Amino acid sequence: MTEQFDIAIIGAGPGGYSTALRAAQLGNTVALIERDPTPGGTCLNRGCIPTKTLLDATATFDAIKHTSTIGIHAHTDPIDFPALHQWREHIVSTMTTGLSSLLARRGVTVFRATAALGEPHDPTGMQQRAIRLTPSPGQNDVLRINTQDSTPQGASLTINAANVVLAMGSRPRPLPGIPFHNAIIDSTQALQRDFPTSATIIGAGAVAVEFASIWNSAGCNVTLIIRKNCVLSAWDRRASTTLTRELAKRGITIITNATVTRIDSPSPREATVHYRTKGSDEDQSLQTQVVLGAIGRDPNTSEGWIDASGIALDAQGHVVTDEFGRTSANGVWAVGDITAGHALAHRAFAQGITVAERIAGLNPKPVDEYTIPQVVFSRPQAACVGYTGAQAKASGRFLDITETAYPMMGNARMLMSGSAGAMTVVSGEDTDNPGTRVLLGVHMAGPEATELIAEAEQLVGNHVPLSEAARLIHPHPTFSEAFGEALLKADGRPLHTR
Ligand SMILES: Cc1cc2nc3c(=O)[nH]c(=O)nc-3n(C[C@H](O)[C@H](O)[C@H](O)COP(=O)(O)OP(=O)(O)OC[C@H]3O[C@@H](n4cnc5c(N)ncnc54)[C@H](O)[C@@H]3O)c2cc1C
Ligand SMILES: NC(=O)c1ccc[n+]([C@@H]2O[C@H](COP(=O)([O-])OP(=O)(O)OC[C@H]3O[C@@H](n4cnc5c(N)ncnc54)[C@H](O)[C@@H]3O)[C@@H](O)[C@H]2O)c1
Repeated sequence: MTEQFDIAIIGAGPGGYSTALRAAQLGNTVALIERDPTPGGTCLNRGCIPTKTLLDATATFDAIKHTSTIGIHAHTDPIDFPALHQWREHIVSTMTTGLSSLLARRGVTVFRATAALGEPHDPTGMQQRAIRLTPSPGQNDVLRINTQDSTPQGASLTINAANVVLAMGSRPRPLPGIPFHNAIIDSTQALQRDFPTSATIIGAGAVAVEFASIWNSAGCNVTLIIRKNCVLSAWDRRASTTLTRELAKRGITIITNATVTRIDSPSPREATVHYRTKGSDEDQSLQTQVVLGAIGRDPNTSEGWIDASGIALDAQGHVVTDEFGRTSANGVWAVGDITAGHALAHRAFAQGITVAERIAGLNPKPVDEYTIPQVVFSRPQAACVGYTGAQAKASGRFLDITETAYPMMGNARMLMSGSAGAMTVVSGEDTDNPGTRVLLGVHMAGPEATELIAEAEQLVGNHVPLSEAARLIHPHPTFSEAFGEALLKADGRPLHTR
């Protein structure tokens, strides 16, 4: 059986579903094909949403344990893991059910199936692509999903579409030479299991520090093994060193400049990690209940049909696209984690909207990779947008680049939070527009950083002159005031700081 659509999208994560929603809004017939039981991809099912549910819950637990400094002597029982697990599942299923209804209301046809792209052919005089649907793992039929139920469509189904959008996302990268097995787990498994009493995390990116914070807040003994001397090492130096110091202050052991050489894991609840630190020629080892490998993710582009379709990939396996998401194959587009760049849900949303509008013949601006905010929901949080000082210099695009450090402890709310923080504002003049100083980047570590970064993103993204940005009034006493004060300082007229 063959069905005809204007656009077929493979993968219903943030990249795929945002493309589908916008394309349907623009009047296209859209097929969205997902092999998982629920839409939402990594983000809703095993990424952004479940991790933030656990971060919020364990932060509450941690806060209760530390109230005595403010005169509240509270006590709590250990975390009821089955109840927390149920809460996490409730949040995830509410979100995925809501997404299913939204897709149905927009008129998107959702299939539960595994999709593979076929050769271009031309049944109607237009350039067409065939997409072959086969049952998802564990299923006998391709399923057409309606809000309430699903209808079997047989063991295979072919879809024809003039435009195909690849949105297959990514999967956890195993440690080099050490496959995930027994106690060596990835982030998806880490979400499903109960909290360990001891955990070793390898990696220093978002997954590593978010899980370190979840488990640390829950009372687990956490060790981070990192290759450099701080977490988020590609970030602004002050933000990354502040976060590293704060994690250590909360009791997380951080083994720096270390490489893992071997891991023995005889059972799902025990492992010995062997590692070597820089300058030493001897391995050291530690015993742990669980080892989380958090060294990045690989794009889902290793299936044979990608190669056969002639779609160009880069050395890391990411689909190569132009700035509007067009791949090297005619009528084939790509969005989200399968493209090179920050693997973030909000980037995938923006790419999806852009591709849908481009296919519809509108004239959207390309997604500006430099103004995509990065957010890490560790305790404390970290967030940034735009250039670091070093990146601004290396770009060769700006004159008189200045990094302004704002002392966060000058902010009353920071003081009350009991956490330290860092904020750096990078400004400079565009070589095309000398004489006007603009904001180039903002980098933060501290409570509420993931919310505060939204204002910085508006200013950096819109190239607002620094003097204009510094005029904006911030409510008192708030965390956001720290950003207002940092802008005033960068503009050469600090108020509550030197
Ligand atoms: C633990 C964790 C926490 C995260 N937290 C955040 C966060 O707080 N904020 C943030 O912005 N980002 C976060 N991310 C990253 C975010 O989840 C991803 O950037 C985002 O999900 C990428 O969207 P995507 O649509 O490209 O891919 P995905 O969400 O991975 O979706 C791809 C979908 O395609 C499907 N698929 C693949 N191949 C096929 C096929 N052949 N046929 C049918 N279906 C197929 C997959 O089943 C999957 O559902 C987190 C990631 C992880 C792992
Ligand atoms: N809050 C968020 O937005 C959020 C949360 C979680 C994940 N994510 C996204 O998911 C993706 C995956 O996250 P991640 O933290 O796994 O990857 P990442 O790319 O952010 O960090 C990987 C870390 O592993 C280190 N590393 C790489 N190879 C290593 C090796 N062989 N040995 C030891 N360390 C090694 C790197 O130096 C880096 O610190 C990221 O792109 C991230 O943006 C985002």
